Amino acid sequence: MASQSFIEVKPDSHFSIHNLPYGVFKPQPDSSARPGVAIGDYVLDLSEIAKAGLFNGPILKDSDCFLQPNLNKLLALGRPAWKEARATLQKLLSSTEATLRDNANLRQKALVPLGKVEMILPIAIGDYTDFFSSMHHAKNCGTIFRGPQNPITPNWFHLPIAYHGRASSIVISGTDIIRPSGQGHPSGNSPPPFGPSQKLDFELEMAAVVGPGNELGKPIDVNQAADHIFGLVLMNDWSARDIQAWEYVPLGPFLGKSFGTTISPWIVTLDALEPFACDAPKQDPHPLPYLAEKISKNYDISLEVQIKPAGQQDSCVITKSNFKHLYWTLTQQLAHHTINGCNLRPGDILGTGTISGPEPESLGCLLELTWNGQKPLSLNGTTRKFLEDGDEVTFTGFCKGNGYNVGFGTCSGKILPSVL
Ligand SMILES: O=C(O)/C=C/C(=O)CC(=O)CC(=O)O
Ligand SMILES: [Ca+2]
Ligand SMILES: [Mg+2]
Repeated sequence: MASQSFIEVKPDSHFSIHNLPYGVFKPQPDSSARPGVAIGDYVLDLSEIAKAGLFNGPILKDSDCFLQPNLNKLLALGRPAWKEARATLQKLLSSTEATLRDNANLRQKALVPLGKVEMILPIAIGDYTDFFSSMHHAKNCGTIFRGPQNPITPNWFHLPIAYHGRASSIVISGTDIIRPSGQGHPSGNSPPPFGPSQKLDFELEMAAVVGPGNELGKPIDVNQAADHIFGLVLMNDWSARDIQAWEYVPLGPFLGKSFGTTISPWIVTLDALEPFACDAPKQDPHPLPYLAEKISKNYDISLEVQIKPAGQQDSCVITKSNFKHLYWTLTQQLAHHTINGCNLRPGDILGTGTISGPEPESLGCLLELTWNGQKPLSLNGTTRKFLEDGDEVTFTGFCKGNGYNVGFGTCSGKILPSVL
């Protein structure tokens, strides 16, 4: 495999030739959207590469999947096509390959500085499901809401719990989030209070982007589930804890979470993440046969959350976690989702749930970090129980290779005041 690109990639860049994450961008505000991969400080415009006839492998040579305004068509083609595209692009960008390196005209058309482009949602998302797969997160939430006796409900160890999220309000990193209003828990015999959420939170998550998916009525085997996952993005499942706490019994989260969910623009493929695969935690009790997989895999992805309050220059790191802490794997989540025959479609996304680690410094939301507002966090000379207007929350995630990174860039959003 090519180990170096003719394009300069700085040592701290997330976008080495080992990564090549997929996004969709507009080179100019009035241009059409097209797919690209990030390399160093550039985006390689895949529509130009396709038009130049350089996707010349057997699967992709006559495909128009790179001439689309989203990646859904590529997702539907499945892993053999994804592997072919990766091999083509790694070769094309390598320092020893002349085709693009020595073609000034094509380089001019196909390589666009990252700082100049507008990134847009890379997929048309039909459905969005959010799991609850970190045991540390489940235990902390349960302790906060139900006490320390039996914080984790008995079903949690037998199945990856989830709720159906709202696809229409998924936005790309950089989109402002308006503070939602809603009902809160009443005290005594009073009617429920109504107003702007007083407990606005982030949730540090990642999400799997679904590839080919399955026909209605035909479950996906857990050992084949990885072939249905194109890659991962960072995801912030913004959550209004006061709205959620009142509404979620007995059917689960609704308006406390559906006002906005932010994803990062770059999808890092499972192929790029493979060198960072690690064993998932041992599961006790053993899962039922349909969830028992031959290889139970996580990925070593370092995650970090920063908050920048309004008017301040600097962000403050408030937590550091890692994807490897998840108890239920991506493949178990996907297999469980389809075991009743439910069909997944290309471009669906499956959130992991908040990724909290075991240490107090590795908790994935303010609900846990401040213990439901009881222990304010200090940041840059001020404090936070929950998010305030003007706060900008930024996630980063990356895998550290030997002399290179495979990273996700950032996933950020700023809180605007309520409109009510
Ligand atoms: O355990 C509970 O009753 C509540 C759990 C949560 O509130 C966690 C949550 O918001 C689910 C999620 O990760 O989206
Ligand atoms: Ca969530
Ligand atoms: Mg959400």
